[in-house]
Amino acid sequence: MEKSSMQQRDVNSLNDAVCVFHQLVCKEPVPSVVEFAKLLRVMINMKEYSVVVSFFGEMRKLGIPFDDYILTIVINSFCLLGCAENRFSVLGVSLKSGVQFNVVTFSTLMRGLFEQNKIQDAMWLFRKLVKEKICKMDEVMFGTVMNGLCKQGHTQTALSLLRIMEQGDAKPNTVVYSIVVDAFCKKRMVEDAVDVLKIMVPKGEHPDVVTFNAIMEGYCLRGEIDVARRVLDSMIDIGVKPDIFSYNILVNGYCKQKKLDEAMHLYCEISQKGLKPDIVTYSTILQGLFEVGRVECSENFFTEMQNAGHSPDIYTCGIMLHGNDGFFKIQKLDKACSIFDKLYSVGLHPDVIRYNVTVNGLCIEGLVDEAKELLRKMEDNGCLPDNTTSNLIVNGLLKSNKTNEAMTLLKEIIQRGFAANKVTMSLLIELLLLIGEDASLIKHNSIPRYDHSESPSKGSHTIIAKAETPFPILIAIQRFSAWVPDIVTSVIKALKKWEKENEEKEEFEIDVLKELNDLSAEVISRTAFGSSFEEGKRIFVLQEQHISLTLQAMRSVYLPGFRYLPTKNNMTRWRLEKETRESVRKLIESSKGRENSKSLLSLLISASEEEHGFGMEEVINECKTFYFAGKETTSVLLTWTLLLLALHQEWQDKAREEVFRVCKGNNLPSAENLNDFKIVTMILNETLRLYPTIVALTRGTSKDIKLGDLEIPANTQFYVSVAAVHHDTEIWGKDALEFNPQRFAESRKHLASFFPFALGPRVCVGQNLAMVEAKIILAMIVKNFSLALSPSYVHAPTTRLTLQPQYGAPILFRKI
Ligand code: HEM
Repeated sequence: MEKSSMQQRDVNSLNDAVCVFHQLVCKEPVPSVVEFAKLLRVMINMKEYSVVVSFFGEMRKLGIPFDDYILTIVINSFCLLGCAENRFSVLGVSLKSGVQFNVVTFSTLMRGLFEQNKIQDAMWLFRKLVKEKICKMDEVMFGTVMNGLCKQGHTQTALSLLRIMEQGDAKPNTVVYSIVVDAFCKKRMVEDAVDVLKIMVPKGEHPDVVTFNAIMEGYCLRGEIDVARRVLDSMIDIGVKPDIFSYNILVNGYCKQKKLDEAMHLYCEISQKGLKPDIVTYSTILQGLFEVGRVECSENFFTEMQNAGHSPDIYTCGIMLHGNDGFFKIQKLDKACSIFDKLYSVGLHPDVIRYNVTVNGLCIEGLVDEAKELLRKMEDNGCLPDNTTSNLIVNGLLKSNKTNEAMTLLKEIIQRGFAANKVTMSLLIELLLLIGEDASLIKHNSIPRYDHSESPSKGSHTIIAKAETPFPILIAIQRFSAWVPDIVTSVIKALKKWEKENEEKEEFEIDVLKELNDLSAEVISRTAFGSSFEEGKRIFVLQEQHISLTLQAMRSVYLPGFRYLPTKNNMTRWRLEKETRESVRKLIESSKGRENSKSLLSLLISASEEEHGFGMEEVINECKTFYFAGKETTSVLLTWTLLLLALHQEWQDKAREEVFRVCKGNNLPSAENLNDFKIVTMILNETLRLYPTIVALTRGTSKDIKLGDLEIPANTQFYVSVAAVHHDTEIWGKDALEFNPQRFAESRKHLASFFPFALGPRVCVGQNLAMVEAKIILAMIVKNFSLALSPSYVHAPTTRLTLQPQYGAPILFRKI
């Protein structure tokens, strides 16, 4: 067909439309407005709203006349494109061109403004129209305004407008009354809605099915499902025929109350009343059946739905896959996958959430390759994987020991700007440590976001492991090399203090438990909080007192609810808690603006500033966790190490020889040479094996699990004895109780034979920092002093949250 002679009726594509438009504008004389309006109408039907706007712009430039009908079409296009301001500019055009807007045009404009939440603009325009009598108000205009107001929660204003309407020419009809009834019902104010009914009926406006549906919904929202049912019956009695929405409201009400039999009964009633259940009816019941655990019923019902000619949509498939107890959650993988395939077969493209549920299911089943295949499929289908998808697959690969593949994928996702979540990080760090790589290679800037989708895993933990560590911290703490100079400075300061306090004597005795506790406090304070120990001192004192009271409480007989009673101890604990919070708060306040970016505190503060939901309370909690988790643990590790080296001179000599060699004489330890401290690391590990700082971990099962032949029910509490495993002769040989760092010269055969920092998702986030700190302190001590056990030492290991020498650790220091 010749393009030049195209007619309106030939417009099937955008190209055709452009051709026709050019023919129209070039014609002499210019065709009538009706011709242009027809073309614009076609464009609206083709959903080409921006083309309408651009044609209109062209018409104005060329001075082609237009009318109120064309303006309404243009405004409608702006509405559908969601540009409220532009609609106002059309209003300007109308005023300038002298083309009068009619009430339909203004109603369209008003609807658009409400849709865009521009209530003030809408109300300004409405008042202007009324005051200046720009156009005659009708029920549609009032209805539009009242609907807009009600949707934004301004029900009372809508009610006042209803009263005004009653006094004016445009009397409210059932549609208008129903808008207000519906608004009240949505707010569960059914009585107010019924009051509106009382006004409308005497005025001859009878409630229709929409009005009754609103009332039923109101009762359902209030949980008064039986009253809602009576409303349905009475509407039938007075001759108002319920529609499918009426039934769906009730079906939903019954399902919410887990009354599935009643819901099913109603479902049968739908057909008896000559109506057909729709996809909403089916999906509501499907969801309900899953929620009450009637999985088989839901499968049959799903089939029934398809037999009734309803192809499953994204929503119903979503319910079947991961609704409250969808197939994936109950591990019916084959069924879940077939539903997923169904989505493809009916040409529906699952969204990223559905993909993630499927990927998760596949990974749980160990089908990582299939999960990767799905990842490819999802990208082919134009659905971009998100953070969760990537993390799920990396985790799946790591758990299937496909480390290299996991690393490659991780690098790829980091390049794409995704964040690794905590579980991925823990697994990765564990693996990196296992293969001897530096975990700090995962740079801070590559994994910067705090993933709020993470929820703390269930189960019990020791007192330190209560909260999920935020991402910035998790990552920052792996960048320990930046803190090495701070740690070295703290150690130099401590060594000088020890010498000074002992009047520069050649040999002196110190209780290393106390001194190392102070040093470790200084280190954690400097590195993590950028402030000196002195500033944080008050917090440590309070923490010590708190711990001691907590220990007392733990050792006494447990009475349920006792911890809430205002006993003397509880009141002191509450006061200490309050004072601790206050001190941390002050420290945070005084640190603001003068922190350097590498400190944990500044990271926490910026996390709280950047991230919604991570507020000052979380900052305080994290600070407390780190003070608590990082101080005593490291100091007791060093205390036992010094005690063991004081007893085992040969290892002390070996360590010293290594330190001098690595530090090339008198140099200080640095980030670059820390990895060369092999013997020092072996000594620290052997100490952690013999005297694990945390002797036991507590864990709980969140669901029934099978461990070998053992079936363990959900909510079983476990007490995992780290010390028992570390001292097991079957694992460590006959000399398991001997101090022999040599055993750590080779890599361990079994990961779970040595876990002083725990394993898995709740692994200690500070383990690298702890080891770096311990290496530096130990290296600098043995480099400057030779150690011998004091005759006053009494060997009595005891557990005070951490494993400690009960009567302290007096050691004789001799200057080298
Ligand atoms: C020798 C030193 C350390 C040892 C032996 C140690 C040991 C542990 C253990 C066994 C856990 C797991 C507890 C459980 O889940 O029940 C843990 C958790 C934790 N540790 Fe350490 N830790 C040490 C040093 C540190 C340091 C220096 C920091 C911080 C600067 C730290 C911060 C944490 C945190 C925040 C947790 C909780 C992790 C979570 O559950 O998400 N730890 N530590």
